[in-house]
Amino acid sequence: MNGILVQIYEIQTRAEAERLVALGVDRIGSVLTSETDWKHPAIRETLDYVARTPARSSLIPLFNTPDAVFRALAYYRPYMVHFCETLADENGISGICGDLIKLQKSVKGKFPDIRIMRSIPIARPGKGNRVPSLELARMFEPVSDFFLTDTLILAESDKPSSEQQQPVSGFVGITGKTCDWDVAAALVRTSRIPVILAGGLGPENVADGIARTAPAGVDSCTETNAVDGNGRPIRFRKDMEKVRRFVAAARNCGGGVQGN
Ligand SMILES: O=C(O)c1ccccc1NCC(=O)[C@H](O)[C@H](O)COP(=O)(O)O
Repeated sequence: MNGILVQIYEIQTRAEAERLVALGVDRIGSVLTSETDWKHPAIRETLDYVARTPARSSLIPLFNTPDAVFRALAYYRPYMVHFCETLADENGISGICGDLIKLQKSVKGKFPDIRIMRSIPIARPGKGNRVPSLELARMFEPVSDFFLTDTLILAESDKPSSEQQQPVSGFVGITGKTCDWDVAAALVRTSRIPVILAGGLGPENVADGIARTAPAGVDSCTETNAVDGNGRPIRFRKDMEKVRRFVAAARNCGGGVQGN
């Protein structure tokens, strides 16, 4: 048994959050998919419910216009806001990073009680050196409370940019694929803030991921989702048995360190 944090996305209803709390999940993540259609009483009810339990909420806005982010944080009041922009590709660091660092600083100023998680893009195994993940971490560390590793799909040479290769264009995540764990381990070793390992984790590989990278926590979305008749993950619907096995595997692997 260890003190590793277990975080599960994407939870949009109180009913699913109740089941995750009962399974011992520490962090329950919800997502706002649209800047214009951002106000969802059912999602707020989910976060309000989580606030009354030992678990903590995390909220991803899939937009970054400052006023829209501030409006959403004032309405939902999450324990943590989680930013997931791609930040880089094989051509280097994106020009948007300066504005995103400014945004995170403003969030810290306006909402000092809300923690900030920043996803750090890491390429697929064996390709980690093609993305400046550790450099990005150094840039964002002063304005972040947690990092989350996530898998960046690089573009093949004849395809449009990496940004457009992600499941949600411009954002890193929900690929169902692992990242380069050597880079994730280097991030854990060199980071002053806790690192959550994510990207393609499920009940079968989470113990390996912990053993290889020694993170403060682990995160899962795709590999703990329910699947359709063709075996494809269904977004926004969890398979509670997979979540139960994920929590058990993470807790019993003997690795990990205590985060907060
Ligand atoms: O959850 C989303 O809708 C989302 C969309 C775009 C970028 C990131 C997003 N979620 C980020 C998460 O933290 C997921 O839990 C993470 O990507 C996990 O990856 P995976 O287990 O491979 O789905």
